[in-house]
Amino acid sequence: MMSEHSDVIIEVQDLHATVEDTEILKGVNLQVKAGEIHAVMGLNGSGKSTFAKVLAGHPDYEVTSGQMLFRGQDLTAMEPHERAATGVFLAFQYPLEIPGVSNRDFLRVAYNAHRRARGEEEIDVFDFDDLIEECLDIVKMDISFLDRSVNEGFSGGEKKRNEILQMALLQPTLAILDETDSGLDIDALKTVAHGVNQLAGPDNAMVVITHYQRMLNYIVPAYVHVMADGRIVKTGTKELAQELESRGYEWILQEADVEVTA
Ligand SMILES: Nc1ncnc2c1ncn2[C@@H]1O[C@H](COP(=O)(O)OP(=O)(O)OP(=O)(O)O)[C@@H](O)[C@H]1O
Repeated sequence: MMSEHSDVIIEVQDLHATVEDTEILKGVNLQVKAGEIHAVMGLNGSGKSTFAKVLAGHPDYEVTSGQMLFRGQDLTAMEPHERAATGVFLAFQYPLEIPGVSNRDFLRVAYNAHRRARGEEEIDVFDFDDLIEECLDIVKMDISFLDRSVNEGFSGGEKKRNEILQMALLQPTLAILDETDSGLDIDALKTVAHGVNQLAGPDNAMVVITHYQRMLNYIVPAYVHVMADGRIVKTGTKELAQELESRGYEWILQEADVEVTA
């Protein structure tokens, strides 16, 4: 049925990827539809961050087979900046610091680059300031952060908020949040989750990589996936995250017949 296909934001089929000739992703399958939030969980080293980076087009990773279709468009053939411009956003586990570049300038340049890529006119400094203030409100971030260098000297929680600020500004169609909860105190976690919930809508989708069930008390996913040894080996609803919290991962690994050596 046409309508069934048209609301698929990302379709990953049997995706294999290597880093320095070592295969890390060994056949990932995932379909995310518009309006859905998916959580990806799994043991350390199972390939979650690799999956996020491969989606975003990190140059260290090579896709050796399989497909990533973003609204039917093959991402593999696209450069990272083209993926970003078409609406794929990755919030990093460890956001980069850019000394000497103010957060305000960085965000304005990024925003205008997206507009240009969409064939829209750039907006001027004044309109940008109005827009960014609305976004600051969503993440409850103080305006003074705009005049500091990008992420320089930001605390872990402030960096994460800054990532959500970028997301609020760029309004991606697919947002991938990699361990956005790591190092967040409970108030910052709630603020980030609130930002994510405010930005989640019927026309976009989010993939949230997390270790903690507690994040999913605030961001309610439609599906929870468990990754092991470079594949998604189990999919459930939010109750699966609660089960993982109490039972750990061993039973899933046994069920999926996955050996973990690390
Ligand atoms: N650049 C690289 N060079 C060599 N090995 C790598 C590289 N990047 C990732 N790997 C390996 O790939 C595997 C998967 O790593 P990845 O970071 O994707 O796991 P993860 O599930 O996100 O783990 P964590 O929960 O600890 O963040 C690990 O064994 C890691 O050492």
